[in-house]
Amino acid sequence: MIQIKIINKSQHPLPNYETSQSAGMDLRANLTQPITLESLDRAIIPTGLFMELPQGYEAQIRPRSGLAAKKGITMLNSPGTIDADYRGEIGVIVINLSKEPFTIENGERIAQMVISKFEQIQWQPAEVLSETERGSGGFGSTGVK
Ligand SMILES: O=c1ccn([C@H]2C[C@H](O)[C@@H](COP(=O)(O)OP(=O)(O)OP(=O)(O)O)O2)c(=O)[nH]1
Repeated sequence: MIQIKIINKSQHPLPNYETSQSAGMDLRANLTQPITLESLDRAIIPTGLFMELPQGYEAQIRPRSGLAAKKGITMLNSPGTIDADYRGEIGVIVINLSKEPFTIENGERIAQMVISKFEQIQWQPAEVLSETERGSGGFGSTGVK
């Protein structure tokens, strides 16, 4: 169980998994009034959510594909990272990449949040790295079609 505090402008439900196999929970805009983004405008949209993630967990804030494909609305810093020690309000940095203005209403589902485990690593400085089949190949080295 993860501690969550919600400050609602209206009665939004807690984020939940829409289907039994969903990886992400949708996040809703928590607004006193709608926000209109002109083409290429961006804004930090408040969610009203404050969380206490356990140590070793992070939350990733990702765009919703429907909003991106149909409306050109995405996130500027995707995926946004919520650290386990963050106690502030979760914000979603939204940008309008369409040519038309887009209005975000209170309660609208604007992004999704995936909670996952991660590991912190320690560096071992080295002069030589191990050889692999890929080596230094990248950026299309195996072909692009
Ligand atoms: O999309 C996001 C990204 C971040 N955060 C919050 C939670 C996160 O733990 C904190 C810091 O995020 P990040 O490390 O990406 O910010 P920074 O630009 O490196 O700033 P800081 O110096 O505060 O770490 O801001 C959000 O609410 N939404």
